Amino acid sequence: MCSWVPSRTGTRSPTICRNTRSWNAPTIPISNGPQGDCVTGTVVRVGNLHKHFRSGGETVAVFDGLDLMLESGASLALMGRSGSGKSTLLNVLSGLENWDQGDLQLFGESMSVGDARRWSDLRRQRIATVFQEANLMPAMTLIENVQLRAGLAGRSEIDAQGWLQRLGVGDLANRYPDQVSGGQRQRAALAMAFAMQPELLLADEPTGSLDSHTADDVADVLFEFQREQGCPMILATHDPRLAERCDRIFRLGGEA
Ligand SMILES: Nc1ncnc2c1ncn2[C@@H]1O[C@H](COP(=O)(O)OP(=O)(O)OP(=O)(O)O)[C@@H](O)[C@H]1O
Repeated sequence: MCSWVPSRTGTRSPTICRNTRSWNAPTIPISNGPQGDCVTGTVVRVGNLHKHFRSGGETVAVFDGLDLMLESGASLALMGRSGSGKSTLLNVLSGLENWDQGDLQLFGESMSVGDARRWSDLRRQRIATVFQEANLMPAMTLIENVQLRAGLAGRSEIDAQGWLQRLGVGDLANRYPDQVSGGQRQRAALAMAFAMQPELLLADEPTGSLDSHTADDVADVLFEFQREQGCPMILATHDPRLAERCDRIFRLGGEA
């Protein structure tokens, strides 16, 4: 049902500025976090995963024996038609969704369904999630959201304004989430994820609300971050250009 498909080689875009850049993305020095030292080998290992939903007397089987691995420092694009299970898989990997059967290991440790405390510690300190509905705190400005997220991960020293700047929303730092567009909220959510300096980044359509130029710029920042930080990441996307920049493409449901 699922297969590994290596991305085309030689398709990575250079990280130099292009004429189409809509802002000058500054370079933010990234401190050496613990992740550089301790995450080696396999970061995510999924074996024989089964997951189904029940709704209205119907059973929807989403995964029926899925196997997947992500190595330290690697990037993986999840592709597949709408409804093939990309968001469900990211939710399982971040502990927001239970699974029925199968093995899940994160950072070399077995995870279990319903271990809420452990999952919440992981999401606070080690796993950054950027989901389709950017989940910013509505009563806090963009910069306060970034500072909060970093602070919870023990990274209060980070340059929150710098991260917003790098994602092209630095001039909106003091606005509230409902005072910016969906794409700007999405970029603020990415700034929150980067500022946390995670050991694993899970992003659902991270450029889905953006026009193509801005999406390219955000993808540049995303892959610069991944390279500089060595942060493994899994991106669910319908955008083949974004997927081809990843080390591997994993297709769900047999077609993209
Ligand atoms: N809470 C739920 N209850 C019942 N079915 C669900 C639930 N959540 C998801 N599903 C079903 O599970 C399947 C996988 O959904 P999922 O959102 O993971 O797909 P996706 O690949 O992320 O889709 P898209 O590309 O449209 O975002 C779909 O058939 C969906 O309808």
